[in-house]
Amino acid sequence: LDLSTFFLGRPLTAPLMNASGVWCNVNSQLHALAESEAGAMVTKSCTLLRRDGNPEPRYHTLTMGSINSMGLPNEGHQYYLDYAERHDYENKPLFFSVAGLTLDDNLTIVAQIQDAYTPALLELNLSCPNVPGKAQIAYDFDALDVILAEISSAYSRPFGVKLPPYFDIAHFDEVADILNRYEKVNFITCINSIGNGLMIDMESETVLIKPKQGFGGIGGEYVLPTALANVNAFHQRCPKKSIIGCGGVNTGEHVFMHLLAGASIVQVGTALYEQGPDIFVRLKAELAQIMQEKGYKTIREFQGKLKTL
Ligand SMILES: O=C(O)c1[nH]c(=O)[nH]c(=O)c1Cl
Repeated sequence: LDLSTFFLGRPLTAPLMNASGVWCNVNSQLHALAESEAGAMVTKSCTLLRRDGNPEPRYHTLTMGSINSMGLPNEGHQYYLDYAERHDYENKPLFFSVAGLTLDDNLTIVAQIQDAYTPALLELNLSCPNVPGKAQIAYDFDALDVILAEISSAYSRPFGVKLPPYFDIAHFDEVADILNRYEKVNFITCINSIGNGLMIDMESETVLIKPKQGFGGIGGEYVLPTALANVNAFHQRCPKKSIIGCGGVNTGEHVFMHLLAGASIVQVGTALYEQGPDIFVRLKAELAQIMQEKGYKTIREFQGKLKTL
């Protein structure tokens, strides 16, 4: 059973990786991912300088997922550049997530990635919902257009964007039109957490996380239908770009659904946070079992082939 897909011309040992932000903040976690059965991996979204992030508690497990308002805690971009220099690219591809607080910060970080000649692939995070006072770039279509124009002229290699979920067909159309104007954007990661959810503790009658009066991004099984819709919407609208699926994955069936909807690689966030990197062993086995039952020998036979009625 060939579980591999090709990404940017290179075979992956499995169409699975972590979602940025999960199990990828520090070297010990990055090393664990490098040693895991994941076929690729991505670093925590970085800012120019190190950040503590929001006050704790800032992550809470929910019955069907998670809520988080981490606030972009990270070791600063140089730390991840140092990791990227040491990473074994023959073992698996490395994606480098960037979420600069300003356009200038993004340009500075991207210029340093360029100068480092690292084989890492840039995933530009346009969708962090948890920096107080900062609206998501990806929900401001003019700002989205500007940052893609700026990064495209500052960065000479292909790169990708991490998008938040959209909930309106007209928004899928409008964002895809913008993305299709940038041929250097050759992958799209859908979705980031569903921003600014709220969950309540019945006994104490309080919210679950401290930042933002308890408001935080929702991940986990709650978001699977929204994630599949965004994967399929951009798969249909951006035929020249690869889609990385993210959102609601906890079983081989969820992985299969993301691939069928059009994803080339499937990211795991909340379930990885809860279960650790061994989850990739289980997901690979469950996907292989499903492919066996359905008589598929390779992922290519069903990838992106979701049928309509
Ligand atoms: O609060 C965070 O650090 C965070 N949390 C998310 O759920 N998505 C993001 O992109 C980021 Cl950057």
